[in-house]
Amino acid sequence: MVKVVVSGALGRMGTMIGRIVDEAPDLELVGGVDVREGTLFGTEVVPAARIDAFLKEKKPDVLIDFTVAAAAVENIRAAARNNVALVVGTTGFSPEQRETIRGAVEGHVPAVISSNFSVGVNIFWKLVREAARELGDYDIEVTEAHHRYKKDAPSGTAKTILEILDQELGGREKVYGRVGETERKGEIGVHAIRGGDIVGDHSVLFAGNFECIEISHRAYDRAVFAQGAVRAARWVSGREPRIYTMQEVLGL
Ligand SMILES: NC(=O)c1ccc[n+]([C@@H]2O[C@H](COP(=O)([O-])OP(=O)(O)OC[C@H]3O[C@@H](n4cnc5c(N)ncnc54)[C@H](O)[C@@H]3O)[C@@H](O)[C@H]2O)c1
Ligand SMILES: O=C(O)C1=N[C@H](C(=O)O)CCC1
Repeated sequence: MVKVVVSGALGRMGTMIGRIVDEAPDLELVGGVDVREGTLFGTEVVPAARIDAFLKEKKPDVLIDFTVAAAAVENIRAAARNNVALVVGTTGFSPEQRETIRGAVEGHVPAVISSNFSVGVNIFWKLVREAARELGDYDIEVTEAHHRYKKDAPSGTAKTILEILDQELGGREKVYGRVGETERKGEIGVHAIRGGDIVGDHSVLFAGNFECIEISHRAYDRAVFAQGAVRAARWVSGREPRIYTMQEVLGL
């Protein structure tokens, strides 16, 4: 049995992950952490301030974190202090927060950290890399759309797309939205849309003369992220103490 604690337990993702873990015969849901009060499928949800004591008491194998960036950094540090493996889906980290996470995790605990746990997006990233290799002289525009409650922009998935494009094409200038007189040069345009209950859309447009290629992914249900995170939780326990990608989990 892999024992799991979920932080962000009462959120959109935390609740869905809690249900999947609760229903899995090979996993044991031992509780949750949140700043709000509640329970998670009959297990205790403790305030974030008590995370250290809770991890010591419950001794989970894995902490799955879907919270907000500042909170996730603290939860990751707590998990590392208590020798608990990690699955982190939270997005919106600053470069400094990423460094803090790296320092807390590397050499201490195994952690799968991904801006997107869906299988489809992990394949989509591979397709974007392949297209960038072949179409580097085309104009490139990255567009993402999410629900009205999303806190960070651009999305973590879009930032990962930009990292892939940087790796393949060098660090091109990014232009976040365009307004006024804007002559197009070699930049990459980045556009974020927020509205309604959009689960998560991403597309990369490669535009040339007389033709365009657009690579897109659309999530219809958060279950694709939640199932991927639980798959990573099963995989991560007992690995070497370093940061892993979801592509490593999937063997891509
Ligand atoms: N990687 C992926 O596949 C993926 C998929 C979906 C969402 N996300 C990311 O996951 C995060 C959460 O998304 P959501 O839609 O579930 O948000 P949400 O707002 O519904 O849930 C976040 C939860 O975290 C709680 N929280 C806040 N501070 C906390 C703390 N210190 N400790 C514990 N819990 C705390 C909130 O009370 C809330 O219940 C976001 O960063 C989002 O971008 C990633
Ligand atoms: O709903 C969200 O928030 C999502 N966040 C991730 C991101 O920022 O890329 C993944 C898609 C859903």
